Amino acid sequence: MIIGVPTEIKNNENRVALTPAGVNALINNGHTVLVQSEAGMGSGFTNEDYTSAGATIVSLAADVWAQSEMIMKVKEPLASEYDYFRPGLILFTYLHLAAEPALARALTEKGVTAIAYETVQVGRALPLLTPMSEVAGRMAAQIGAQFLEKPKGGKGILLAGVPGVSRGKVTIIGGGVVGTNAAKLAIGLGADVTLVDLSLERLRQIDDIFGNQIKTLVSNPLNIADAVAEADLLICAVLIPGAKAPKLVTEEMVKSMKPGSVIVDVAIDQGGIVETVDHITTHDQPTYEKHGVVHYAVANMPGAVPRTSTIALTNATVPYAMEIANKGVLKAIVGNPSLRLGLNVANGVITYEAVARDLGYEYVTVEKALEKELTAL
Ligand SMILES: NC(=O)C1=CN([C@@H]2O[C@H](COP(=O)(O)OP(=O)(O)OC[C@H]3O[C@@H](n4cnc5c(N)ncnc54)[C@H](O)[C@@H]3O)[C@@H](O)[C@H]2O)C=CC1
Ligand SMILES: CC(=O)C(=O)O
Repeated sequence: MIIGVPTEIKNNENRVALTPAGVNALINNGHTVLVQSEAGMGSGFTNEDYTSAGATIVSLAADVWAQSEMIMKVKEPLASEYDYFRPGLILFTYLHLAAEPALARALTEKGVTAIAYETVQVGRALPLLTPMSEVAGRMAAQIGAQFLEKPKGGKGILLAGVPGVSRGKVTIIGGGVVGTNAAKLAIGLGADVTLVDLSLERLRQIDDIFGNQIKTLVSNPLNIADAVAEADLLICAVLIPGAKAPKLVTEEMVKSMKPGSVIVDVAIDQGGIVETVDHITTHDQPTYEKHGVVHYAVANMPGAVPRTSTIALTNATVPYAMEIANKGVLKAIVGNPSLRLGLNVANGVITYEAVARDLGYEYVTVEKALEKELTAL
């Protein structure tokens, strides 16, 4: 298979979809890999690193897209990339379609076969989301700590406090991968941490991991209101796989926070869980202020630590890319239920139920969407 890796074009997105080691693994299995010139630079990989691994360097994004059977990316394609879509093209990347209606329309209209990293699922785990959630969770605590500093717009507190001065309060809503990693860092920074989750089973695990270094609360509107009101730093990390994020933090709750408090809505890539987070921010302009509270809503947080993130992401994606390339996309999807759950768009229809529901499309099962091709297999 011919696999293409274009340069990422989202604001300050310095990750790349394959490392030279990933390229080399695919080449050794008989595939061809086209890498756009300098696509790896932001992650510290030169064109020479890629050519040594066996890749072909291609100057223009348009040529990478046109000459490849499968495009591997990190972030969802932006509007300027929609013209590259064509029937039968395989797209393997983060998509977050529930929050990207225009992209969903372009993919369906152009007949792209789109597999979303974030909905590939093994049991209850999301193996291609996990590494970036680990990064974003750890970043959320350190970013929140920075924006609490006065020159950055915050109330001017040190999360750790000092002897004689109380520690800062961090509330984390959602105790999955992002939430747990945010808790690790926040506890490490010396904060007073409360974690809210809907799942009692998850709260028990959190309690086992952190013991009395953390307070756990079950998720309901009253507990959320109390935990938000007392937070210096609120980290939002809820996910219902594939679906638009539920608005759990109301505008009234935000108004109850003290001026200079900070919200980091990590779940912004699925639309965010805070009512006052009304737009995605960028690494260039990461925050805005509303009701005196600093709002941070960057949808590609790991893009700011691209070396770590690219290696962590490709450690997880390459085995799946290899399966698609070796078997062809149909056989790979049929043979691997985890990968099948990653399929969001095929033959002009939406094949992931939560995405279809949230965008108002008819949900079509993978079997039905690919009926003709599967019969011919
Ligand atoms: N902004 C960025 O750059 C990045 C954003 N993310 C996003 O962060 C979000 C969280 O991801 P993960 O931690 O990997 O998901 P996860 O599936 O590991 O954890 C989600 C948690 O939310 C909990 N939850 C569900 N409904 C809830 C409710 N009503 N109240 C409280 N908790 C509830 C679940 O029980 C689960 O523990 C996702 O939207 C993900 O896409 C991930 C990486 C980077
Ligand atoms: C998960 C995601 O959207 C990111 O890492 O940018």
